[in-house]
Amino acid sequence: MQTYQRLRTNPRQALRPRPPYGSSPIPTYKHLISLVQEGKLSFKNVVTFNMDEYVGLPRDHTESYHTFMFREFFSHIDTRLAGELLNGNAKNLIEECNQYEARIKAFGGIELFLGGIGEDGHIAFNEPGSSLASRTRIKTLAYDTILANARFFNDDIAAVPRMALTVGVATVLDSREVVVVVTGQRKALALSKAIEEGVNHLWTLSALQMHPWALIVVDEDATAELHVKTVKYFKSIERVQDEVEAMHAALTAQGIEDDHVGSME
Ligand SMILES: N[C@@H]1[C@@H](O)[C@H](O)[C@@H](COP(=O)(O)O)O[C@@H]1O
Repeated sequence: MQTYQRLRTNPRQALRPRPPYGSSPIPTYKHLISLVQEGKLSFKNVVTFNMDEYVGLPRDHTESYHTFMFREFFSHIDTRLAGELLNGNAKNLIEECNQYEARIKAFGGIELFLGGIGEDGHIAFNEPGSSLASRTRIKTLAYDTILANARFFNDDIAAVPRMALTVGVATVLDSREVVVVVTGQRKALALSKAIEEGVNHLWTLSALQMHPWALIVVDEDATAELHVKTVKYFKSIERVQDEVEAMHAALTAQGIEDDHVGSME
């Protein structure tokens, strides 16, 4: 697992109320959208699978993941293939989850999962205590998650869905690459539990320690609970990596093949 620092450029952003459903990747979506608009990137041959969806929330509800994805991403890119989203209103929710796993398999598996985490360290909606071997399934939300999300339902706790469909921890681990964005002090404890302690089902992000190609992107605030030596260690790795890349670029510019550098990751 690698961890990188990304300093927040606009501190006021953190003060704005954020939707409860994965707003962490929004800056990444914006960047991808501008690349599409500049003609440098295309999603014509890309199939996307969302990680989770509330159970029982109408698909066109302002807080559903369907609405969010269309508003923030799908409506701005040149997607030709429909994005796959879990249907939290399916008659048979278990069947819906099983079919989702089957559809992922039919497409040859997930290439890249991009997501955020909850304050309790959950990845997708794999709340504390989720099995690390879990697959797409129905999940009861932790009360803390329900409370945290109430502000998006007019502070009406009763209106917040109690359950969600979510890909499992093992579904995430099966992905060829995983990128998780962790920002803000609210997520600092979860980050420290996930990277400074062992793999633990109480902080499901920690399962990424088992993944061969996982990247956690963090801002300065999210490092608040880390040991100084942990932060220094990861910053030093970044520095060394930059040096290696500069060396590689210099050799390539001289027309020298550099298999050794090229093969290290
Ligand atoms: N189920 C979602 C997660 O997939 C998401 O990672 C998390 C963080 O959301 P945000 O990035 O808006 O803080 O919110 C919800 O709990």
